[in-house]
Amino acid sequence: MKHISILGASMDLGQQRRGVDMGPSAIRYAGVVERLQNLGHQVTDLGDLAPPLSASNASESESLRNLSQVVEVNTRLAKEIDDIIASGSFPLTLGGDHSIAIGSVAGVSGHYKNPGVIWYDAHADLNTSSTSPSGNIHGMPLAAALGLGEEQLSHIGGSEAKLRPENIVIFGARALDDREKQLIKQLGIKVYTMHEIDRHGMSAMMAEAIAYLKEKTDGVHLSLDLDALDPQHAPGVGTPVVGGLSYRESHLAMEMLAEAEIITSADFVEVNPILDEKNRTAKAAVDLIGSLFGEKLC
Ligand SMILES: NC(=[NH2+])NCCC[C@H](N)C(=O)O
Ligand SMILES: [Mn+2]
Ligand SMILES: [Mn+2]
Repeated sequence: MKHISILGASMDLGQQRRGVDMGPSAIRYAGVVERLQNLGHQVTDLGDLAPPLSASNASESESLRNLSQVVEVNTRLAKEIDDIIASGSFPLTLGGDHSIAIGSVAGVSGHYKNPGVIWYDAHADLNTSSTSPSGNIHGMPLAAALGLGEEQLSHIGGSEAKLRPENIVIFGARALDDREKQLIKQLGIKVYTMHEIDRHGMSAMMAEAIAYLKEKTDGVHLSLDLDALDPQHAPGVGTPVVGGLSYRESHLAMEMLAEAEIITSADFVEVNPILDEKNRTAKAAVDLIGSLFGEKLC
């Protein structure tokens, strides 16, 4: 039995398609609280973080869209996550676009000597304002956690880097920008692209990733972007990429993580109900959350 604190981070300013701020509601309607309670966990739903204070962003740069609002919300999120862990509870953050992982990772990192992360995503989210093709901050959270790019982002929750490159595993990648590929090589970040997963199978690759992180880290944050899944299984995302992980593979991944007992915090992000079909993507998120917290088929 775990004590789990659910926190909605209803942020949509890290990218340009409206609607992803409704992700937390959609995941709640898909029954996340009941699902976790039925598994015997104690669940507190803390509701949603308050929206950003500043509304206007007209003067802000196109290489960092809506910077001040993203900074403001993530600063509050980092503090909330920090408090949740300090109280002995497991923080489960519901996005919102992936920019909210800047705050969740910042809030987590101070609690561990060697915090690690599994970035379950079609993308690497390793851009900075100088490499980003879009200026969308949801493509930058992993770079910010490494201490790279705009300091207003990387200094949220403290000026130190929140993650070491060797404690990061990217899983499901298939849409990396050239500069992200360079950075991955330069820093030696472990990446399981769709190529490795197709070639050797989810079971072997996830087992390897788990063994790798178990050796290096004392706490692992799972940051699961629903676009890691193939759009067939998770159509309600803002940046879908074909050729993704299946529903079944993702279930197996969550079951293996549950069995390994390495995940100490998590976020499920990028569910956009406006782009979804009958809440399928939110339902997939809840199914995966069930498996991550110990649900078994028999
Ligand atoms: N969290 C995401 N869905 N990120 C998509 C990022 C796409 C692209 N690499 C960019 O930086 O704009
Ligand atoms: Mn993505
Ligand atoms: Mn992402």
